[in-house]
Amino acid sequence: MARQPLIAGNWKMNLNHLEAIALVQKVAFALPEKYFAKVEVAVLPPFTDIRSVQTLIDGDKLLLKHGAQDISEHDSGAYTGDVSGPMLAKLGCDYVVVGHSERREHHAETDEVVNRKTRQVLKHGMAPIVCVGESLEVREAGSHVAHCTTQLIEGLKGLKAEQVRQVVVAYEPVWAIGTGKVATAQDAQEVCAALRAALADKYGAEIADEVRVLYGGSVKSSNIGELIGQSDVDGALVGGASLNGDEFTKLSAMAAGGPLP
Ligand SMILES: O=C[C@H](O)COP(=O)(O)O
Repeated sequence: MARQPLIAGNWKMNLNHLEAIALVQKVAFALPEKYFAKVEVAVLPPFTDIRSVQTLIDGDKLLLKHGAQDISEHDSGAYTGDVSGPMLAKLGCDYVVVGHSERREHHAETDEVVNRKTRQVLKHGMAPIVCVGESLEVREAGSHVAHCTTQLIEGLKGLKAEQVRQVVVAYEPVWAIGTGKVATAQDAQEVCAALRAALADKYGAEIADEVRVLYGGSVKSSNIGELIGQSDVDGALVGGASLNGDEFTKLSAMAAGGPLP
């Protein structure tokens, strides 16, 4: 079955809610509607921007999707600073990123935490974007495929096959994030194909065929075409390039198969 490509812009800790409104308006205005039939485009702003983005998308019936960059493991309670699944679902979030390497590194998130957060996202009717990826050290040791497939299988532990259909996987080699060093399209394909094979092994080929596997790490309008041309790469999780309206629009158009008119 054909998988619809997804371009998801992870803004990380950038842009306040006013800047968020300006960026969403710019992308929505510049990207003609017909492209949305070929590619799904999502923005993943910081928590403080989500209400503004939701209001804009709903009010103007924009075709963009939106989501969050993290979620609490708990539904409610004494967890100062956390944001829960019910809160994100109420904000109309379609997607929630879990297990980004920056959270694994700066917030000591283990595969067990990633697994609990993935379950929370699904429990509240949203789709998790589960991130995996190896450090330069692991890649140089040649164990990147085993490292990434283990992270994925651990992150999905205990899910029913039907739930796995909703999951989006993002392969982000840590050495390629924000460094300008993009993995080659072949590097991306190698790991994305291995992740799909691991899903097929565990949940069956039909499910693995449906799951979208994204690549992330220094993706731009100039390299998305080659990356998305790989048979197991179904889009991108975009950091830096998603903060520039013109560039993100161009990149999304390229993912839809052609440059902007
Ligand atoms: O979530 C996005 C990734 O970390 C990639 O970031 P980047 O495009 O700035 O390299």
